[in-house]
Amino acid sequence: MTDASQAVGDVEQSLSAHNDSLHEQEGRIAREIYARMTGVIDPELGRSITDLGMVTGVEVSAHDEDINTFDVHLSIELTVPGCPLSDVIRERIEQAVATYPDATLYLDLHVGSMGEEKLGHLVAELKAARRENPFHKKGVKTRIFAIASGKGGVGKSSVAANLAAAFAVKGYDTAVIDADIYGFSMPKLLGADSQPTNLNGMLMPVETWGIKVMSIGMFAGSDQAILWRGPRLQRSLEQFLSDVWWGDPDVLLIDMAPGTGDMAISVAQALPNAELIVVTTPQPSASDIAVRAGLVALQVPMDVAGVVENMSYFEHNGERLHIFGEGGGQRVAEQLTRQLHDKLGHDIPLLAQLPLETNLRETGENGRPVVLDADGNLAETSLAQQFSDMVDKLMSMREV
Ligand SMILES: Nc1ncnc2c1ncn2[C@@H]1O[C@H](COP(=O)(O)OP(=O)(O)OP(=O)(O)O)[C@@H](O)[C@H]1O
Repeated sequence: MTDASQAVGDVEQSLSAHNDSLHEQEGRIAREIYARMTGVIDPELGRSITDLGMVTGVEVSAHDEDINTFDVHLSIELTVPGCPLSDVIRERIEQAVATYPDATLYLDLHVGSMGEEKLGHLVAELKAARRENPFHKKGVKTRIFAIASGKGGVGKSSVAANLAAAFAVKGYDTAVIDADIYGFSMPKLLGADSQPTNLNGMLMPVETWGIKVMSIGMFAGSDQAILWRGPRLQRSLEQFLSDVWWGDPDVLLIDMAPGTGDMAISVAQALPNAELIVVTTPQPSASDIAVRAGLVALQVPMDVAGVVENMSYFEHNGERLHIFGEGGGQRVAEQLTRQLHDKLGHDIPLLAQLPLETNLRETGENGRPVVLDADGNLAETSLAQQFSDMVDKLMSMREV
């Protein structure tokens, strides 16, 4: 091969590699834009536009590859032509595209309306869902707290279990959904060892310490587990909400899977009134990711009630030892306030700083939340008092 033909070959190869990577980039942006659309909620129906089948096409092509700009051709179908809230949807889409971090995107939005058949299916599905999920409507009296953490092991489930027990012992009708479907721990922490009763397809939650509890862990090993362990998180959560008879609780706590994305979107879709409680430990590695877990509220319509710092200190001979460092909870609260204040209209408070206590782990492992004494009353400990205060803070928030 001559030098010249070698050079041409090299150029061709590098051009084709370049085209490939450009093509990949376009594909990746298209997928990421679609993922962002899952966070765009139809204001009337309270569900994501992807879930409603409104997004019918996303195509991305390079606008000017040298300056990292792309055209995004997005097609959506509204339920009703010229629907009065279409401007809101349009704005939400524009916002989701405009805040894309890795490139400048020019949006070309095509707005159409659904054909009769598709609309018919959607309406039938919505009617069924509305009948079944009692928490979906705006204005339901139940306060819904979704307990989140960026990473595992920070004590999210322990906080959820003790908070639930504190609510219940203070007289609130309390329900808990263990939505951490792959790492369920609520049945153990709350000592809920029986199986839910099945009444003609409607499941009755297990009651323990005055709390109604439902967890995939209650089905482990049974045939139902396979049914419930559906491939999609969203579907599992919907089942917890719609196939279980919850009555009309004052408070519903959701122990979410650790992480920063999908779970919160599913919760926001299924429970538009949910408020996030972010659990962190004091060290930066946990608090940084906890901030990200809280910032999901920028993407989905979800309030953030506050931050709980767990494992803040260990009390030894009257002295507080900061084993995992200091300041993580405060940092998360401040950063979330900075970024969410305008959207949510309030500061994000640090709700509590909870100590490391061997007791918390030990009683938890034996199925009793540590805030309760053996008779099921509020324990006379400062930790129980902290949870009780947290309940008061949370319940006073909506009155303001
Ligand atoms: N304040 C605390 N003092 C002592 N032990 C604690 C405390 N908080 C949690 N633990 C213990 O730490 C371990 C992890 O807690 P937990 O399961 O509640 O965390 P998690 O964030 O829900 O984890 P995952 O998401 O992985 O389920 C448990 O053994 C629990 O008993």
